[in-house]
Amino acid sequence: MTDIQNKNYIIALDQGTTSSRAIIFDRDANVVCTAQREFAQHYPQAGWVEHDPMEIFATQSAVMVEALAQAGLHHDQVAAIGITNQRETTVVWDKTTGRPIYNAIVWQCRRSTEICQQLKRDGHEQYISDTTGLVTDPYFSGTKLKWILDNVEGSRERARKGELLFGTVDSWLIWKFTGGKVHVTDYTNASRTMLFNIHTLEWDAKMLDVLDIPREMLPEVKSSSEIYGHTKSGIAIGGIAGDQQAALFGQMCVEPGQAKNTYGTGCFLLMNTGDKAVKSKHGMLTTIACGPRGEVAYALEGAVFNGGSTVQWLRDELKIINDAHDTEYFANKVKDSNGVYLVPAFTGLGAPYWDPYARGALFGLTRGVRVDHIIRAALESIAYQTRDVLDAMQQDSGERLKALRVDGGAVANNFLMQFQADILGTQVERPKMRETTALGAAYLAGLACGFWGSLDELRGKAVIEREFEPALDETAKEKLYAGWKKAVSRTRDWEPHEGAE
Ligand SMILES: Nc1ncnc2c1ncn2[C@@H]1O[C@H](COP(=O)(O)OP(=O)(O)O)[C@@H](O)[C@H]1O
Ligand SMILES: O=P(O)(O)OC[C@H](O)CO
Repeated sequence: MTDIQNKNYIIALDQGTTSSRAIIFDRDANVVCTAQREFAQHYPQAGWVEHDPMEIFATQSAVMVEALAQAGLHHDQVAAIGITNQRETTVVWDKTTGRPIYNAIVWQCRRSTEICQQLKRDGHEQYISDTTGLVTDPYFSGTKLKWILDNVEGSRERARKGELLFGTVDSWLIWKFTGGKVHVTDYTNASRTMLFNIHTLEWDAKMLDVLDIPREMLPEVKSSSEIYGHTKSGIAIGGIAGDQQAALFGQMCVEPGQAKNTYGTGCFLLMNTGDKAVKSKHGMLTTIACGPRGEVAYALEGAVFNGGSTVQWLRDELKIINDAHDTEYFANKVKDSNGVYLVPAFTGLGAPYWDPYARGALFGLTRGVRVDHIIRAALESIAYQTRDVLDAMQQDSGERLKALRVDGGAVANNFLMQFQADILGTQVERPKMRETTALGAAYLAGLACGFWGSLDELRGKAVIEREFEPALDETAKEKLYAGWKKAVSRTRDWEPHEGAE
């Protein structure tokens, strides 16, 4: 093998909710090549979401090979791989056959709502918040894992005997890429499981006991930037981070007070709080992020479950657009949404409401409403949800953001970005480099293997491509937002459940 000086590339594998991507970066952190494949979403019941872990692995390996081939590179020229992933999504597989015992239960899936209600009835909510930094919601891996162990016959016993392994998508991919040699995760992903103590940085014995999860099946938890092992073709795997933490790192929000919002399937606003695990009073999560060298830092997070997925719904289920990009054209065709609000609570509501029983709805329909208004309302809903979260975060941190840094697939939409600035009354800064999630993973891997010496070498990369200035007057802004709040209130607690009125 050649040494690090002769290896001039890093590959980031960005395993997202809707697609697997591989992006090759050079020494100046420029994108050399990108390959991407979408994969199937499975909705076996209302509010349930699954992926096939084998398809996740197949698409992720395929795009890596494809990107190398397109760039005309050999794997010997790659210094390291950084992995970043959709978080919380839960995979359980057989250690011997390497086959999953059930589909991956996706972060958006609501099937473990009743398990969460039971945790609340048993008085564990405060403990969960204090220890794991999370709210008691089916979003997180722990109750999804319990569901699998409760529902796949014999699985708990097999897990106890060490025959089955659990992992979030990072663990699953690394185990597959290393031919079953390495079973690890990193602190950022572990902090999303509801099984991990974010203060002591250990799996939490009480949570394992409460959810009846055998410790034998859990991965070893490592830092986000170190060499974990090698692929079968010999490339070092040197970085792991949950995609939202990777984006925070890629945007170089490594100092306390720095924040970004990512507009992908969902929207995730994270603010670095340095070495302080700040406890939210307004529905934010406390989570683990990365400091300047990839070490443990903390962040406050506002997680919105349905952002870009609302646009996918217009495309795939309603079939009123052909492509996500078309939404900008249709939204601009009308001067406003004509009083229409779309609340995309398809999988309940995340921050700051945390209502697994909410369901989506369209409000304000009158005879003059056209498809253009509904499309516009869909985009506006993404911006309103971000306002909900930013308001809550600002109340928690006591600071007002001067500007919001953004990234993710949907920031290509100029209408959305302008409406976002308008409804926040805050400037929105869109970076030139949009692949910040992949970039964050690449940085973590590059720092681990000495490809880059420190983040300082790369600070020049954080260039703003466009600033969106708020242009709506205060009264109009607050009137629109009041309508949104009213619409949200009508979607709450929709699904029938124990304890409902
Ligand atoms: N021009 C656009 N306008 C609005 N939404 C968009 C646009 N382009 C992409 N999207 C949405 O962004 C999401 C894809 O972003 P991405 O960051 O790749 O997400 P993920 O990592 O969650 O798979 C999709 O949900 C898609 O509908
Ligand atoms: O796939 P994304 O980019 O929407 O991210 C999903 C989040 O990690 C879920 O917590």
